[in-house]
Amino acid sequence: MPKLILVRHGESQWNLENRFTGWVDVPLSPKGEEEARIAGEHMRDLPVDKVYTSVLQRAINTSKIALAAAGKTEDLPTERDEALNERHYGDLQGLNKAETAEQYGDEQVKIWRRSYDVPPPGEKGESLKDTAARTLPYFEAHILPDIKAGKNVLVVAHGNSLRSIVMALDKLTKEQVLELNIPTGIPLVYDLDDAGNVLSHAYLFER
Ligand SMILES: O=C(O)[C@H](O)COP(=O)(O)O
Repeated sequence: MPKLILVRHGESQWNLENRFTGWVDVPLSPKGEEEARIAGEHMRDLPVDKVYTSVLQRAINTSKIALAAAGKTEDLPTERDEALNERHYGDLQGLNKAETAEQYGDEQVKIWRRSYDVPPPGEKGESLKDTAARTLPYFEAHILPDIKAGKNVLVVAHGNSLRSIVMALDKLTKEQVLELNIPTGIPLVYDLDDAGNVLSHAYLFER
């Protein structure tokens, strides 16, 4: 029974500073590195045959730190792709989330952050729906075939790129996805059948 392990990167420097990050390539904070290590320690007994990450350093370094802490070999087959990047936050990138909420109101900021189909302002800004339009085809073309081949797959990515994947796996509605928040550095483990259907899923530990 193959496993799919989804991990949101550890706390980044801009998570710490409460800034919209999106595609900006910020490093992990010291706490984020520690979260990655703890995630890895909990993964010691989980098999991993293949690793997927975004191209952003906070996801790449989370996977490296976690795999080392899990005692896995350094040369696991790995694919990195922009398709797994965080949603692009458009003109919000770099702004402080609390200050933006003061300026535009909590409700508007919640819509930008959590709604399914409202993109943040700016030409490049992606809604969750836009994000899913790149994560899900990638998932189906790359990750699903590995699962169907019986491989245990680790995906280290981002709050919203993972929300789009979880929405599809758990068949969440647009309303349900509004309340979905994925914590940093806590592996979410899916048991799948050989056709890629979800049998069960659970976080590996609670913080
Ligand atoms: O890009 C960001 O700012 C964060 O990684 C995720 O942000 P969110 O919690 O606003 O979705």
